[in-house]
Amino acid sequence: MIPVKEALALIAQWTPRLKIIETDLMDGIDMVLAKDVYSPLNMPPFRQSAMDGYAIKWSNKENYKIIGESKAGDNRQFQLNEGEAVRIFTGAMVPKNADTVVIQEHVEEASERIRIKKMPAKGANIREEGEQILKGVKVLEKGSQVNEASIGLLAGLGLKQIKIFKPPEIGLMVTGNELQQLDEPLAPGKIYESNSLMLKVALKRNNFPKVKFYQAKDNAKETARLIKEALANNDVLLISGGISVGKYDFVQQALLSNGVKEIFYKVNQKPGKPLWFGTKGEKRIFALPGNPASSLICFYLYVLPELMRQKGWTPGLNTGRGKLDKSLKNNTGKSLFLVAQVAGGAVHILDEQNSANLLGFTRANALVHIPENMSRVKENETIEYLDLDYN
Ligand SMILES: Nc1nc2c(c(=O)[nH]1)N[C@H]1C(S)=C(S)[C@@H](COP(=O)(O)OP(=O)(O)OC[C@H]3O[C@@H](n4cnc5c(N)ncnc54)[C@H](O)[C@@H]3O)O[C@H]1N2
Ligand code: MOO
Repeated sequence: MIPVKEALALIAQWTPRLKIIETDLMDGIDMVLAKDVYSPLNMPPFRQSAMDGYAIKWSNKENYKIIGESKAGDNRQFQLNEGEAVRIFTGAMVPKNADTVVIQEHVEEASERIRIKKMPAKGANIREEGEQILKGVKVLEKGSQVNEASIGLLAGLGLKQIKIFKPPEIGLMVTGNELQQLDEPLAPGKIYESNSLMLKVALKRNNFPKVKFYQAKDNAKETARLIKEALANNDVLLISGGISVGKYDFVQQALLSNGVKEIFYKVNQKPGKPLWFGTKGEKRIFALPGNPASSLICFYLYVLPELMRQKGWTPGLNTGRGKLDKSLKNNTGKSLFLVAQVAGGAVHILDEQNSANLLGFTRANALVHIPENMSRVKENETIEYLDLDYN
């Protein structure tokens, strides 16, 4: 049994090197840029009107003759002489020798002529070519996460493909003869299979939407066969259940027989003790304890940080610090992970701490860590927690 800190360090130490792929822009959402991006264009790419109005060569005159119209998308070139104006609209190309756009609210128009009631400063309402972004300038940094604004920006620059760190292919396997699907009435001795749903949504919420699913009975051969298949098709394999010491827990043996090297088994923590972690080449395998709350805790603590690292992003959930509202004893000699409610800087440990059900978790917004060497935490003492609130 190893301490939590060591387990975390071992997983981080075994993180495989990041891989770079080129992807369609739209598939890049929430991914991490693997290269700096430089603008291939000036933005705007031509002199644009910022307002609806009239383009002129600035002068002290009030009266101008309209010689034509330039609307967004047109590319007609006008030669303006002094005293002439071009009717123009937002986003339209400004005639080369116009230097000012007067907004239409400040103009009276009648029979192809205008009178300017309020003359703006010279240069007003024109977006110069390259004013926002010059061709060749770095617009996005390697290591930044792609969001909708970055997609919009890159599309505006005409970029259809981007280079990102390849997110891992994830396989999720559940094990157990007792597991039954939700659409059947519950038979004696069975329970509804819920861990895969919980883990799938936890993955989805953390931007890992694609997961391959496997389900094995408590059968050594079938478990080994499915693990073989899952290892062939995934970079990271998560297995729920069958990792304890019972006669029908076949996961460890099936992993070893498939050439997976054990890095550690069992962490000095409660819940989540029977966590198993191994590697096969660049593949990473986590066998999570089957108890639902234990599975979820191990997911947040160990799996999520590793998946985030593998796609080039900051590991894991945010942490916070707050004051415990009631003293607490830890005479287990283990690291405790306790579901809690944090409000206004006060941390309240919930009554429902049960690895076999998720009631406590559903009411929690934080997961408190009491290290193994901390036998007592006093009221009002500051402690650290993982923030389960995602916004
Ligand atoms: N003699 C010992 N027995 C146990 C120990 C131990 O140290 N010595 N550790 C206990 C701890 S702690 C845990 S946690 C569990 C872990 O067991 P497994 O990982 O082998 O998981 P299972 O036995 O398959 O299942 C445990 C529990 O969770 C339910 N389960 C499993 N999969 C699902 C699923 N997909 N959806 C919903 N619920 C699931 C399963 O029915 C069991 O009730 O071992 C203790 N035993
Ligand atoms: O550690 Mo088990 O994970 O307590 O239920």
